[in-house]
Amino acid sequence: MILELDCGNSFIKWRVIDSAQVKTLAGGVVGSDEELVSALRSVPDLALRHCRLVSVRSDEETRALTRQLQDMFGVSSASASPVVEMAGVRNGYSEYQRLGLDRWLAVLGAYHIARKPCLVLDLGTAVTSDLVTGEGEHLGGFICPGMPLMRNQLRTHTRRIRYDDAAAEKALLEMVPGRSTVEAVERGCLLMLRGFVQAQIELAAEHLGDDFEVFLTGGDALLVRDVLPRARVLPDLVFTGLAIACPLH
Ligand SMILES: Nc1ncnc2c1ncn2[C@@H]1O[C@H](COP(=O)(O)OP(=O)(O)O)[C@@H](O)[C@H]1O
Ligand SMILES: CC(C)(COP(=O)(O)O)[C@@H](O)C(=O)NCCC(=O)O
Ligand SMILES: [K+]
Repeated sequence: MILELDCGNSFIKWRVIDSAQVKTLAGGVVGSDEELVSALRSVPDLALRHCRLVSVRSDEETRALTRQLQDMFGVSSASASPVVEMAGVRNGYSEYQRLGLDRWLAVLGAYHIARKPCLVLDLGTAVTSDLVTGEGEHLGGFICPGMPLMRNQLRTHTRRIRYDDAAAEKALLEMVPGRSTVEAVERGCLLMLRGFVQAQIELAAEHLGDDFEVFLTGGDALLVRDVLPRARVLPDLVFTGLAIACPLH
């Protein structure tokens, strides 16, 4: 069995796949290393042979996690690392090491699937957009705050915007003008997100021509799905790239 991890700024996405790399045996989303360990402990007949991961956390945090996995499950971890070029894709950053590794893997995964120009949108703590040409040239992209950051900025930098997560979820069931603070903020932030992704479609057409694929991933992907009917929603896109960046021999 192989353990795969995508360590984002807010959550760790994990899954266990069989050694032939065909079936997903278990998986989930957890908020901390401790939660990951207990989720793994509850997987029946767990027998990990390998672990591969991508992390946008500090090296220290990532090391603490891999050490724990070694101690608890006897498995060593391979981490995706930055490269200039891989699997027909060329990193577009002037300092390639600075490109977020989750972005890089999502781009690798998307280009591997599409083999044509791609726009890759990842909606997590931050929202990222990356463009790749049909020749595998990564053109760079854009970063803006995601839903969690936008709402928390408003909640922490104003005196009178206060509400809980349950109210937030309910507020997004409709998009008419808000008649309460929670409705006004949640719907306002969602409109910003939708506007951003729609602008990316226009930008991608300018840089890539009209025939490009749109890939949508990240925990908040579903929030913008209805304004991007042509997008392929692939929650495991980063894992697709991880398999390319960290092959098991
Ligand atoms: N099952 C889920 N568990 C946790 N967060 C989720 C889930 N589904 C949607 N979300 C939302 O996804 C966002 C986090 O996305 P994610 O891609 O995990 O971020 P990051 O990679 O930055 O940690 C949050 O706004 C959260 O509310
Ligand atoms: C942009 C990100 C913060 C996104 O992280 P996430 O929302 O997935 O947690 C991450 O990819 C990152 O730290 N990137 C480094 C900066 C860059 O890509 O330019
Ligand atoms: K992201």
